[in-house]
Amino acid sequence: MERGGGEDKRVVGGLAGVVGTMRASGTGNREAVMPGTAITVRVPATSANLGAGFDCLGLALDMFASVTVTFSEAEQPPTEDVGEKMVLSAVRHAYQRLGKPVPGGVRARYQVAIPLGRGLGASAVARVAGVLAVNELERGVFDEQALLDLVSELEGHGDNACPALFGGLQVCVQGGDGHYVRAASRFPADAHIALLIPDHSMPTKEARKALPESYSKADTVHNIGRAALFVAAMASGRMELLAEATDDRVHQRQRAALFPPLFDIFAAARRAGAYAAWLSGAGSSVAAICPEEPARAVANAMLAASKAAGYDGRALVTRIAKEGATVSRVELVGE
Ligand SMILES: Nc1ncnc2c1ncn2[C@@H]1O[C@H](COP(=O)(O)OP(=O)(O)O)[C@@H](O)[C@H]1O
Ligand SMILES: N[C@@H](CCOP(=O)(O)O)C(=O)O
Repeated sequence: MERGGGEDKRVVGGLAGVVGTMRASGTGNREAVMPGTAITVRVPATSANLGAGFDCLGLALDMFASVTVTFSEAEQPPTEDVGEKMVLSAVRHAYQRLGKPVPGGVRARYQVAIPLGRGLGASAVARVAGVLAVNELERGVFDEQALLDLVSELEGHGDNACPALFGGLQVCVQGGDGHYVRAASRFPADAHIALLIPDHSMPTKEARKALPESYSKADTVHNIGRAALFVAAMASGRMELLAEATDDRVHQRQRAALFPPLFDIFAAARRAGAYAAWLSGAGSSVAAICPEEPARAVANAMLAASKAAGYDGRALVTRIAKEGATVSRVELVGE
């Protein structure tokens, strides 16, 4: 996690949201900005699991959400917005950890959002935004370990939380003492990620219900080896190993019941030149890793296969983001 270097664009984007959120009423035509602190957090979307690495592998995508969290004295009305609610509950979780009361008025406004329930880590984005905003307001009270723990606890696993905070390709597991343990892996800088983002959502809660309580020894052994192979292949640039490395037995077959063309979409991606494809997080998006040259064709092929089965959506090409979340801060001075 880096602190923002004062990039104008990001700060201005944050401030625009703040002014929209924090206008005081009853001040005539020219509304005043409430005094307070506006913290803008820029967080990457993430793709988790990466085939066989269920709940432990994830990577940051070069697609960033931007959320401004404002803290003021004034009580704020309750929100019905799903994203804002998740940010605010992360703020409460962080203050609970500090043993301090939550400041009176907190709002969260998205300038750029990641679509919900598409397996792109939108819930991790919201939770990272809430936790980092508190950390900034409280002058860096949490270290990296505490930040990872706070976000992963809310998520229930660290595979989106970790790359959303720190960027890149990450392995993250919960240790026996409850703390999350992470290691970043190298990855080829020129790898491209083609994404199919279907119009339908697959809420993570529902997609986890599709999974069995236990697995056979054969399936467990199958996945352990492949999750390890994925990291070794990425670290050494041996992309030809990724097809085998993403062959999963723990969640994708089971989740295909919720998105039947899933394996046809994988096959279309491979035919178009992808090294490998996987269900992104709990779905519904599908990610394919490929060289730059066929990346657009891979994205189009996945969209065509999905549409052919009656599932519309959109396709795009992005890359793995090296950097994770960044923070900028503006003090709002009232009149
Ligand atoms: N289609 C939808 N409409 C409204 N809210 C949704 C939808 N899909 C998911 N959500 C909600 O959005 C939040 C984040 O979604 P989640 O399923 O955790 O997936 P992800 O993190 O992949 O976006 C959850 O609170 C979930 O209930
Ligand atoms: N390992 C989790 C990942 C969920 O990711 P999301 O982006 O769909 O929230 C799972 O597979 O359930």
